[in-house]
Amino acid sequence: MEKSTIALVAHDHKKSELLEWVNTHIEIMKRCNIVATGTTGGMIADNTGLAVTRYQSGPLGGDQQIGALIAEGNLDALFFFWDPLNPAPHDPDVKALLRLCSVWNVPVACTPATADLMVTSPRFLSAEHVPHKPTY
Ligand SMILES: O=C(CO)COP(=O)(O)O
Repeated sequence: MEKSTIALVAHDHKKSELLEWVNTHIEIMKRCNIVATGTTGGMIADNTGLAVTRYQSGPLGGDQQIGALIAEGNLDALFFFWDPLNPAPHDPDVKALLRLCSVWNVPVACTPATADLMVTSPRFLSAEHVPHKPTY
């Protein structure tokens, strides 16, 4: 059984919230391949010991690299704690990443509440890679 690949991304004011969420679900996280944008990935690896594949930092193209995984059918879920109160210089990239989740029907959680629901769903707990197809 191929492990599912999940992406973890958080804007600066949301990083501690994501770290707390990851620690709450650490056993589930251990069963996934984890990818992340640069700074988020470093923070998670350093504070949890989880293995994380790190892409560029978001403003340098990391969101787009994760988008490319989606377009290749290689991402099973996105946990993206974006910041609704502070504008990001790379807002077009943020929107593009969220847009691709809709195009490809990839589950995406932007808050701990939704992320909790997602990781406790039976489909997620099977931790299996399910190839996605575009919805159009
Ligand atoms: O900006 C981000 C997502 O849009 C996240 O990037 P970092 O993980 O490098 O902070």
